[in-house]
Amino acid sequence: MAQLILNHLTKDFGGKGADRVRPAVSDVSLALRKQGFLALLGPSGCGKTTVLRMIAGFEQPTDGSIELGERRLSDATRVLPPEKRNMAMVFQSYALWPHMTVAENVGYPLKVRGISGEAWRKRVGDALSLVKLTDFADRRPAVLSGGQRQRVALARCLATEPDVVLLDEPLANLDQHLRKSMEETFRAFHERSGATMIYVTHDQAEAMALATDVAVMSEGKLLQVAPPAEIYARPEGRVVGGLIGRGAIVRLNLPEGGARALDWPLLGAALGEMPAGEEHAGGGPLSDVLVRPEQVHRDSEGIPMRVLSSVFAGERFALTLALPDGQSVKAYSSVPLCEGARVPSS
Ligand SMILES: Nc1ncnc2c1ncn2[C@@H]1O[C@H](COP(=O)(O)OP(=O)(O)OP(=O)(O)O)[C@@H](O)[C@H]1O
Repeated sequence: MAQLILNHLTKDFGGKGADRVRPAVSDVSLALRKQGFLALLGPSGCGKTTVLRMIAGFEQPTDGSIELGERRLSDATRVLPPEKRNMAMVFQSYALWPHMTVAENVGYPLKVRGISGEAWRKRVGDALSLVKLTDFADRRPAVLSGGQRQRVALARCLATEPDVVLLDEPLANLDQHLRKSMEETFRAFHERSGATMIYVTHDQAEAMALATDVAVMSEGKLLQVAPPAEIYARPEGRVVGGLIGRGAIVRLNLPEGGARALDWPLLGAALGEMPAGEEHAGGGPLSDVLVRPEQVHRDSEGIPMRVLSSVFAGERFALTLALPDGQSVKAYSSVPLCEGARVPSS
């Protein structure tokens, strides 16, 4: 299986005068893991879909190139058309043909490639079996649920045995329960197909659960690419730290050049030296510190905080707590706390 490489990829839609905007995608370089599952994460408008559309061949880069193994797929001077790339794209709108049955939808791309008869039946049957829709082969899309339609779209993609599968927010139209069960289908699909998958999503929990690698974009730029556990443990910068997990970023006065992971004496001193309303003592630049809710523990020796909110979140309560200087952090509690209460209680 060939490796997909994005090389200084840039897309500038241009525009003149007041309509002039920054490039939608700026100098993105990325060597995808062979047969990996890359989640492309980032705020709305950061350029995720434009990257996907360039990989698929629907948009031409303004600069840079896309390679699949030894083959150059696109650059500023040429574009290999989408149908010659052996890639498949799954959209949130499913894009099924209403007049065809489920089996005909799944088998249509095979028919276009001249595959018919027993070979056609076997590939369509295998694909439907993987997404657990064998019994729905003769129905039309109109009588299926949203999740079933999305599984038909996946089966159609699987049947073509693509090298690369591009998924643009494929679960966006499904409810929470269905999203969870579809994650299993995606995992099985990935294992079975052996394809390299690129998955655009707003949902960081979904990205972390499915991907072998997570890429975070902001304002057209690629900020960080790393496996889920790595990006969770060591996010680079405010944007990635704010997007991954449910942590809060506080600004603290820390000695320069220290370790990235802070131990309690250092953190406690930095938090404790910022009483309400006072300027911080050192006068130097403040550091951004990401505090994860699971790292906040109640201790009588700790920093006094005030409960801003305590919200029931199913298996526990999600707290927002104010530090002495007014900045806030998130924490969890097994019991509800009263708004305005002081913790630890004196
Ligand atoms: N065909 C186009 N012509 C002009 N500008 C475009 C075009 N397509 C996208 N853009 C602009 O490029 C930027 C990136 O858009 P893109 O759709 O790639 O973002 P996104 O991260 O996928 O957003 P979302 O998560 O909301 O779908 C946006 O500012 C968008 O307005």
